[in-house]
Amino acid sequence: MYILETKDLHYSYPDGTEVLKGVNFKVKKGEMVALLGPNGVGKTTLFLHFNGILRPTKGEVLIKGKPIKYDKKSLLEVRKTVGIVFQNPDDQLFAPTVKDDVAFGPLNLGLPKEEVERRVKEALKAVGLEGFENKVPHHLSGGQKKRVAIAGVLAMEPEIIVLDEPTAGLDPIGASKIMKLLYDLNKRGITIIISTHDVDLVPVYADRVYIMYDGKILKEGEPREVFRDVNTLRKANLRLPRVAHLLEILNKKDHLPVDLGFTIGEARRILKDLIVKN
Ligand SMILES: Nc1ncnc2c1ncn2[C@@H]1O[C@H](COP(=O)(O)OP(=O)(O)OP(=O)(O)O)[C@@H](O)[C@H]1O
Repeated sequence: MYILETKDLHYSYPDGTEVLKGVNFKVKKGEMVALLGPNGVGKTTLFLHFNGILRPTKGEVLIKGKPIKYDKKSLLEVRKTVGIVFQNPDDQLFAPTVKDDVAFGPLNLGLPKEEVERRVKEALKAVGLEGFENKVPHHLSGGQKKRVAIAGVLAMEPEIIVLDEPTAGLDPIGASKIMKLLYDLNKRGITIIISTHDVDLVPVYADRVYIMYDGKILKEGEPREVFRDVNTLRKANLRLPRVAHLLEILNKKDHLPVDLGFTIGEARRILKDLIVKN
């Protein structure tokens, strides 16, 4: 059974824009899954279906095998299980202090004050923002805001966290730190789904990759498998990860059939072996 699944999902916006044209997307418990695709292909639109913010025109979304129902009570349950971090933290942060922002969700669940305080403390610790409790969210840097938004979702203690382009707008170190944080949360058992354009970070962290194109899933598989399919990547306006690009040049232009893998770590191991052997 999948923890999250969409079956033949279709969605058109009220103005008639047809965005999703039969998306089948499956995530197993404990996985870290990345969704890639060109701008405007519908990644955000798909994610907004995962906790019932949008309702499919056709098809369904299943959480732990059960189709989402769209009454108030069922939606509350779904939102306890699936937390969404939006692309722009300014869409998510609105309280006067970081502490109040992170506490908002748990307070809305009607949890006792002590439990809310425990959750806020733990969530801020998990994202490395202890000591930021009384800061004004809008005065924080982009990376810090992103962390507060993640803490707000973590405080709901969801089983699945969906993040729309979590590294967008961050400097390379900030992007790596966010990915490392997501990796650590994933290792703690939280299922993570991200959308991203960052093909260099994806192969390092994702267990599985989906590529979306023209309202459908064009390809899915392990990063190694997907990043070998150069034609599909190019069709979806994506480039190869840097290491894979070097590999492609070595193979095609220099006729050196060397396999460097897809990440710096893999390339390092393989190159070290080659150097030691020679
Ligand atoms: N409220 C809306 N009404 C009408 N059309 C919309 C609405 N929101 C989004 N769209 C359209 O739906 C399509 C998909 O948008 P979406 O934001 O889901 O794409 P995306 O893959 O997340 O893009 P990006 O990578 O740029 O963030 C786009 O053509 C967009 O213009």
